[in-house]
Amino acid sequence: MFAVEVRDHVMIAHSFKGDLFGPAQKLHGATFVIDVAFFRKELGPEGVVVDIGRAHEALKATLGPLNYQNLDELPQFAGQNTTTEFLCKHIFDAMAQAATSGALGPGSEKIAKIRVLIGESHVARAWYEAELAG
Ligand SMILES: Nc1nc2c(c(=O)[nH]1)N=C([C@H](O)[C@H](O)COP(=O)(O)OP(=O)(O)OP(=O)(O)O)CN2
Repeated sequence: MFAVEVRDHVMIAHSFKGDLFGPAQKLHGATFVIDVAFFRKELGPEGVVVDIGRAHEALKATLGPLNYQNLDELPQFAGQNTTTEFLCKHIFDAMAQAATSGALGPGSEKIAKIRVLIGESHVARAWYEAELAG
């Protein structure tokens, strides 16, 4: 399987509900480093999995509404613990939509799998990965 990966980062604040989280129940900030990998079984005629520039633009467009925000205040996340795992899936869904809509350019419909990995600190990271239908 071939893959290309693009990276960006986002600065956010949030708090969590639940005794599981200890001090993270209080409002705290984080700078997440996000890596999105696109997998494809065969290269396209241009010799690429997907255009890196378009992939990076799609990631930036997804992260833009989150950057410098308190995620607790965003209506789309109301009542949700915006854990690293949850945010992986949120970003995955946007990347999958970009792939299936053709926004990543020619051959984006051939992408077989996407993995979204978030480094939430120097000691922890989480990811979500899944195959795309079609
Ligand atoms: N599975 C997850 N666990 C935790 C997440 C997460 O996104 N997924 N996030 C946090 C906090 O946001 C923060 O990143 C770490 O907070 P901290 O209180 O330091 O968490 P620890 O579990 O490392 O430490 P404790 O003090 O023992 O709670 C927390 N967990």
